[in-house]
Amino acid sequence: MAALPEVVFVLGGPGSGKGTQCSKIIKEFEFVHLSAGDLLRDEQANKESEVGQLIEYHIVNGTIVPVEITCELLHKAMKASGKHKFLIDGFPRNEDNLSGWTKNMADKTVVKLVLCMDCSDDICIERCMGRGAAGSGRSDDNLTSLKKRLVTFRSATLPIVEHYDKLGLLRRINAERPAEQVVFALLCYFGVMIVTVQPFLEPRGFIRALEFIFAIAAFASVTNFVGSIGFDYDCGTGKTEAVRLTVPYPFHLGSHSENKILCGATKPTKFTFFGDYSSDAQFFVGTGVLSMLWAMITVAVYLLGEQNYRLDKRLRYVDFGLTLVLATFWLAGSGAWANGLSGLKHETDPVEYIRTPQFLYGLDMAKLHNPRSGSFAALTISVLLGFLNFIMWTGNTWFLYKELKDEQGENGVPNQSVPAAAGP
Ligand SMILES: Nc1ncnc2c1ncn2[C@@H]1O[C@H](COP(=O)(O)OP(=O)(O)O)[C@@H](O)[C@H]1O
Ligand SMILES: Nc1ccn([C@@H]2O[C@H](COP(=O)(O)OP(=O)(O)O)[C@@H](O)[C@H]2O)c(=O)n1
Repeated sequence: MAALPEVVFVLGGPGSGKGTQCSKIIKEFEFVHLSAGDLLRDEQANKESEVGQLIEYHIVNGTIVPVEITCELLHKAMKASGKHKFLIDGFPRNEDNLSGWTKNMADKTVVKLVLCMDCSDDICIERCMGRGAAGSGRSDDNLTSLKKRLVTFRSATLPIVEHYDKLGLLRRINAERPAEQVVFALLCYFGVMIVTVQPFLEPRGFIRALEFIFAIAAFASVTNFVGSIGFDYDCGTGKTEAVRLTVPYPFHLGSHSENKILCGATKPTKFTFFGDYSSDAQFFVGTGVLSMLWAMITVAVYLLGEQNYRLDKRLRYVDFGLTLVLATFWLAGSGAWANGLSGLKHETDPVEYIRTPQFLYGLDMAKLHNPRSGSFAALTISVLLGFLNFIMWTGNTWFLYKELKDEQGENGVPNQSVPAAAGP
């Protein structure tokens, strides 16, 4: 299922710095800033608007405009932006705003965070008066309107702030500090917010995390393997000496030999094997390493850029394509390695070794007794892990394919009917 658009609400008293801080946040993070107050003022300034007068009435009196109007303006602006992440300032401001949003937008958006800018009345008044004096042109930046706006904030908006606090979504910011300090605190909240664990609660991310672990387990069990076999070597004087031969990765047995000085001889005796299983083993290990790298990259993308991933179809096609290729590699690699391992076991079977005609190894095989085989269990497990990886990568290919199919509208903002704006 495609991700819903994300919303961060910014609340706070008049002049607490909501607009100032939002304009700073959008410089650092990919959010669209929508100010409910600005949208209402633009609508009010539109001579053709049927609700202009009603908006003006509420703004001057510091009361709250009916949610049908505000919600429609917000929804239009979200759709028009073509974006997926919104910083909505000055909304929801009362019970009516909250229930209107819940009714129309709650199931089509995700509220990620609610920021509340804490600021005393005195500072709010001082700032708004300063804003008015600097020529804001706002009909409500005067003492009479301000006092009403503060009353509205306390009586209508604070219960909404508490509502989000109970939901665990609220983050309070001391907005009385200089703007640079306030923005620093806010950016920390945003930094934490963009790391999302949500994809790991869904099959795609969950399986990818497992794939990362199992890919490492599969190739490490091969690369770290050093097998061994052993015999007793008959010195011919009634004494025997134990011989241990190693079978190391990458199992290019033909080029691996061991020289042992036996029974006090002056010259070493050369022990060697035949056969080459390195291509099977290395193909398997290469598949494991590639899978680990791809899983690592995608886990980072899911954690830090999930929204971009969901919105950028190319990324998802690349993920789907590479996952499919790696699933195929796991099948081929595990099959080849299973076959290689059975050859390797046969070739390094100490019983077979001492039965081999003498001319092949240049050794007097009659002197070798008591063959002892080492354990190849780790390599058997690696084959099983390989097939397990094949199952996981194939399963994930299916989930990625389903996600591509289940995709929703272009910009991620749902097409929905919004209540008609109320008349004046
Ligand atoms: N931290 C701050 N310190 C001092 N002045 C500020 C601070 N934040 C905002 N201001 C000023 O206060 C006024 C109101 O800020 P604004 O962001 O428009 O508030 P709001 O959107 O909450 O009404 C503006 O003139 C702005 O420059
Ligand atoms: N959700 C909203 C937001 C603002 N408004 C109105 O717009 C006015 C200005 O809001 P604003 O967010 O721009 O300004 P501040 O009061 O936060 O400084 C408010 O006093 C309300 O009258 C509303 O009715 N509903």
